Amino acid sequence: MHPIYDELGGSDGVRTAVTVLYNRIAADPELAPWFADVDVERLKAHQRAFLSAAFGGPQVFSGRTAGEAHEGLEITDAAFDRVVGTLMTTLADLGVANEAVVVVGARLEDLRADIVSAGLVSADLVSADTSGEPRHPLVEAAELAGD
Ligand code: HEM
Repeated sequence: MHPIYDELGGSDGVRTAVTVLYNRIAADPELAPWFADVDVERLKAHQRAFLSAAFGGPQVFSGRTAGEAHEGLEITDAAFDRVVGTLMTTLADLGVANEAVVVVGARLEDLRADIVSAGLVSADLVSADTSGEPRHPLVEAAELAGD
């Protein structure tokens, strides 16, 4: 049994934590829009994947990578911070030890680059650049100055 499952009181405790977490997300005007039109089955899939990643369980992305699952959702760094922060606060409120809460935050942090859309935007910019060699801004400035 995973220590966090024990601290939350087993499967009933985890169920309570999930309910509290998604009630808080739904009540948060900065997060609710992302989840508003998601159907129940997909929301459950999200809960399983999110908690499995948080608690160090197996990857349960239903045939899709984390990046593919969030493609086009335009998830911002701020939204990512809020979802992870809401989970951490929920776990702390339900009595999970601080060290374990910090571990959860760090595990989810590893997925940020795949989930936040800024990663896709910068990849687009790189592939759209056909000018060849990347140029350091200082090199460019020196050329303009006539060096
Ligand atoms: C940090 C770890 C996260 C994990 C491991 C995760 C995992 C997943 C997975 C596996 C799916 C696909 C579900 C399916 O099979 O249909 C999914 C979809 C989705 N995720 Fe996440 N997610 C994370 C963070 C976030 C965040 C921060 C947001 C929003 C702020 C978010 C919003 C959504 C939405 C709206 C969907 C789409 C549901 C649909 O297909 O309609 N996720 N996520």
